[in-house]
Amino acid sequence: MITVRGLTKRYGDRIAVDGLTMDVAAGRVTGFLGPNGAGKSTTMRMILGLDRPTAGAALIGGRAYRDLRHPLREVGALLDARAVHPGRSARRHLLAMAASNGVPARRVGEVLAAVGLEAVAGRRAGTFSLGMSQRLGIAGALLGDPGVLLFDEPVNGLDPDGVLWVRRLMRSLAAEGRTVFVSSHLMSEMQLTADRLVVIGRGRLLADAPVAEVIAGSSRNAVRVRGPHAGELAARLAARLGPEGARVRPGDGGALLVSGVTAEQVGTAAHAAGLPLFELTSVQASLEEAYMELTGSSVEYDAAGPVAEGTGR
Ligand SMILES: Nc1ncnc2c1ncn2[C@@H]1O[C@H](COP(=O)(O)OP(=O)(O)OP(=O)(O)O)[C@@H](O)[C@H]1O
Repeated sequence: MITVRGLTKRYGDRIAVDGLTMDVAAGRVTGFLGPNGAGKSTTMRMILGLDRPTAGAALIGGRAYRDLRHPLREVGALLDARAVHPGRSARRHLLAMAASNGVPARRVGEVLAAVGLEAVAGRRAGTFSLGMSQRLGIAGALLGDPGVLLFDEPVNGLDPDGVLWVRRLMRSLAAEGRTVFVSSHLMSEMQLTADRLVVIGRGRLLADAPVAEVIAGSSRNAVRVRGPHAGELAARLAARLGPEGARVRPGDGGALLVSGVTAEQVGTAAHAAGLPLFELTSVQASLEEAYMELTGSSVEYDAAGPVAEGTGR
């Protein structure tokens, strides 16, 4: 369990994390989302005692990182996969980590096997591809068999096989009762991997809820309805369902997308108006759509639009 209370980090006059409060529970995968510069890495660094909070606290199992007796055996982390001595072999790197943390050397072989790096364990880490480095970083996180795991963008650079492997690994670690806290920019992947999401923007909490609840909050959830008299249907639906309850917008193929209501309400309204329907379908928003809405005003590094060809920019 990770407990964060009023966690704040300032860099000069810049506020990177702004009064963040959340609980990251054991036994599930919690996805940590937010635009570039939102404060995800800074939050993780503070949880891991690598950055000192300006205010507030981050606790692992009720204690600050610096008070953990055997940190690596209580919390494992992958923050920066490239932060490995390039001249050291993968095995030597892990042996050094194990030795300095009171972890038995036999664990090195176990974690190398678990991440699929046994065959290249003698190679210098500096020659590793990004995907191999990510696996080595994950091996390091697993080394002390900890109950709490933090992964900062673990699928970055992995091929589809690797992405699937990470997803299964995260799910199995959570199923074993561990706390798994993972940041990512890949919404489709998070939708498949996470049970719960914490979304931040400009250092502030925007959402902390189960994945399904975050998606349910999107205005992109809609009922797709199609009939021979689309214009009249739209007017009748708006009138009957009320301007507050329903929002009607055009969909493709002459259909209408009605949000804020159920398919049952739309069907009943169409029936009451005597209008035939050819289609009535519930359309669920994607996590990406829900996320875009949530973070819309929190995006710091927003492009103005596509760069036109031939403008020399
Ligand atoms: N050491 C530092 N000194 C000054 N500012 C910093 C430092 N570390 C982070 N920041 C700033 O704090 C803010 C949060 O950065 P952070 O790296 O935590 O965001 P993030 O959500 O992890 O972003 P990304 O998705 O791009 O990795 C950014 O504005 C960043 O520029």
